Amino acid sequence: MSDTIESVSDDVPVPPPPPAAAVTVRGLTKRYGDLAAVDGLDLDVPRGGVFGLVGPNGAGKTTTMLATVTLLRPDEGRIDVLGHDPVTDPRAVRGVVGYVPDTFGLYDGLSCREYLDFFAAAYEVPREGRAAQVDALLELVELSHKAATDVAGLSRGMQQRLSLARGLVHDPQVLVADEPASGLDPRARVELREIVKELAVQGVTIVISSHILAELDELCDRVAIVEAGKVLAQGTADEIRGAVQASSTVTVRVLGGEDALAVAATLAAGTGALVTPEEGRLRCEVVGGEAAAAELLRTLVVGGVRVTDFREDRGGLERLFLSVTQGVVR
Ligand SMILES: Nc1ncnc2c1ncn2[C@@H]1O[C@H](COP(=O)(O)OP(=O)(O)OP(=O)(O)O)[C@@H](O)[C@H]1O
Repeated sequence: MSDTIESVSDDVPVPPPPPAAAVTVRGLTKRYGDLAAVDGLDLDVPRGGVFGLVGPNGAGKTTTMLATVTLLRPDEGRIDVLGHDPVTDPRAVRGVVGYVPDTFGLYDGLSCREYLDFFAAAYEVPREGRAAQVDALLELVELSHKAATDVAGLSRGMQQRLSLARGLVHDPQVLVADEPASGLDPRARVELREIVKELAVQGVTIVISSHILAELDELCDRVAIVEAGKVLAQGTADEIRGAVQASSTVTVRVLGGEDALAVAATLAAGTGALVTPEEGRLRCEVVGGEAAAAELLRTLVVGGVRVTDFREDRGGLERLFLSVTQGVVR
């Protein structure tokens, strides 16, 4: 029998395709008195990969996450999590979403294993599979050796990892983690990052927030920059950079000594770049993303300059963040 799609009989119900987006947020608004903590916020989190919510303190990241995971009712707007609405069908959303809050919340007298077992039971993980699930999670977050240790006796980094495991007890397809790296030392941060990457490889969609941009820079496939309850920009870092026309710095080295460098400087300035000659090289500030850098290189080569090194430093998320946000304090 052929297994092509045409062979499927009209009588056989075809399941609907899975939603392309993991989380879609439209016009989300949440007010506290006169303050709009979230103010008409839109988000598009595709399935798979790591999505970063980046913004300063008070930007509205936690409020957005709480509404997404059904723990806060929005005043306006709509959220869709894998086809489910957190307001009208919170149970369905909780079944597909795991949440890692920004505070741990101690449960004195429980060991790590008991702690995870408790949450697994709360999420109705069947009793027979629970022990294996808890062991697998302890292994994932590298806490197997602490399985019998009281959770109150864990270091902060270990608590954060246990918290991550708690968010995963029911094998969610989406994990929402609110500043999971806050307060961690550099080594613990790297360990956390490795776990998040591993989860992404396993197909979990991860939404992670931080105001420490360096934390998200190499981890996230896409980011949304949030300020004063609004999304200022979202997409891949490159897309945002292109949209805001952030400048980048290109360093150019050429063959032919100072004379050739002078020719290169003139040609580069002709493309609109801001050129600073340095010892044996040129620093060129270009505006217009990759296209502008490519145009600079083309102009140099067509102009007869023998380019030996052409290096673009686009800056990390930090620079991007500063170029997009206004520094609004509320
Ligand atoms: N329950 C509440 N009552 C009153 N105001 C609130 C409440 N929750 C949040 N806010 C306010 O809403 C705004 C957004 O807060 P939110 O916690 O969502 O920001 P955030 O981006 O997560 O900040 P942080 O990085 O500091 O955690 C802040 O000005 C905050 O003070």
